[in-house]
Amino acid sequence: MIEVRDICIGDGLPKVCVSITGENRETIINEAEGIMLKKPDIVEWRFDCAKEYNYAIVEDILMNLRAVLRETPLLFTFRTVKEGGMRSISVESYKKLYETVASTGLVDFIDVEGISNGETAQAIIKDIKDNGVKVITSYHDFDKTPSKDELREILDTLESKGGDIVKLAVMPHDFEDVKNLIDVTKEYKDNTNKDIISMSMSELGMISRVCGKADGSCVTFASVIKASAPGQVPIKDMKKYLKNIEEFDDSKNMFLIGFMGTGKTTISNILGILTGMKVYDMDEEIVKKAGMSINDIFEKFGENHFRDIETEVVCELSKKEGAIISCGGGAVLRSENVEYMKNNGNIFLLRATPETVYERVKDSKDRPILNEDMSIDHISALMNKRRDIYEECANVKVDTDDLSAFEVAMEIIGKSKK
Ligand SMILES: Nc1ncnc2c1ncn2[C@@H]1O[C@H](COP(=O)(O)OP(=O)(O)O)[C@@H](O)[C@H]1O
Ligand SMILES: O=C(O)C1=C[C@@H](OP(=O)(O)O)[C@@H](O)[C@H](O)C1
Ligand SMILES: [Mg+2]
Repeated sequence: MIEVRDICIGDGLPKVCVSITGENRETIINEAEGIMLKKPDIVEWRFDCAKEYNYAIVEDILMNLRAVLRETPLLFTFRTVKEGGMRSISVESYKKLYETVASTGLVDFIDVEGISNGETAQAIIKDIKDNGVKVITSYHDFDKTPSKDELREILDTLESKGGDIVKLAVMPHDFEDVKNLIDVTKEYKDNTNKDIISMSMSELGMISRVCGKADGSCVTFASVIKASAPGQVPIKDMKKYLKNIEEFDDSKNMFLIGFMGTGKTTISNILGILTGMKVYDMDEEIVKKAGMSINDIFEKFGENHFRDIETEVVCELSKKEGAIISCGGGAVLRSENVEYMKNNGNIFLLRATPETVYERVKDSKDRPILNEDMSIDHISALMNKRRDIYEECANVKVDTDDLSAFEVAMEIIGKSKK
């Protein structure tokens, strides 16, 4: 936990930081004024985005920024091209720049690239800290997400340089990469209790920017005018998301129901990451119980047998406490299943049009009910038969057609207050 001015980083909600990316004195100050209207917790000046560059100008701009920011902490960063920034700089000039900035007494934090600066990083950090300024020791990879073991090693190296907070920003190629970053962040926070900031960039990684309550990441970067890195969420949305997560009721079971392809499995997994609640997928439990795939159960024993196992699983999973349960699309067809759900939690219905469902499931062969006739007409006919049952038992309903999976999950969280 770090106290700076009026804020306590690492305590309570993740703090929201917005970056100034202006190119000259005027745009930098104007941007700062615009950003302050949105009440960020921290402001970062990305000095590498500025075109003018001599020490006298830097100090003059810092003085002006300080006046605009009042008691809001200021983070000073020169992001090098090597780590996704706008300008290159020699290690010697970087060290000199940071020493000069630290000695002005006008900034609260400085971001030091812990790995690109090699052996010199330690000396740079020591000097900054001797001036009473806190250090974020960072590592950025705009191309990929290193493996979990590599991420752990990077964190050890960053920590060994002697800063106050470590920061990891990496690019995911698939959702597994996003989960790896979140897992390693949580593990680091749980094992060391030291402060960490982490983010998986791009739209794919958006979830990592709002899940600080679950994984321990203590600062998140949001945008006001222009994003300073891919995947940043506008500050207004970010504040709403963080508040909704804070007020979310994780004490009751959540049953996600809806037609095939409405996103029950996907959204349940995202909700699990955002809330830290345990997730169960009925279909997965059925496969475990039967020792064979859903297609094989249907083929060998017929739908009725599948529905019998499904009822056993609904009964078992209803006994969980504070769990997210992703139901199969037909799990509400038996009224006794609905009773189990109603008596043991809240029911969330995901809706989608037949066209959307078709687009989402057309290439999958895992749903025996659709396998014989994968068409919008068939989906539409089956959906019409089931619609009333879905609509009658749900406590909360979400139309998913125009929302990303992340947005669906955030909407559910917003509708599940304590
Ligand atoms: N809101 C969404 N937007 C876009 N694609 C989605 C959305 N929700 C789910 N998907 C995609 O649709 C497919 C089916 O999702 P899945 O979670 O398996 O649905 P269900 O469990 O309801 O059958 C998956 O490929 C998933 O990535
Ligand atoms: O709607 C249904 O009858 C079914 C939905 C499937 O689950 P998803 O809705 O998760 O695809 C699975 O349980 C089985 O193929 C039957
Ligand atoms: Mg599913």
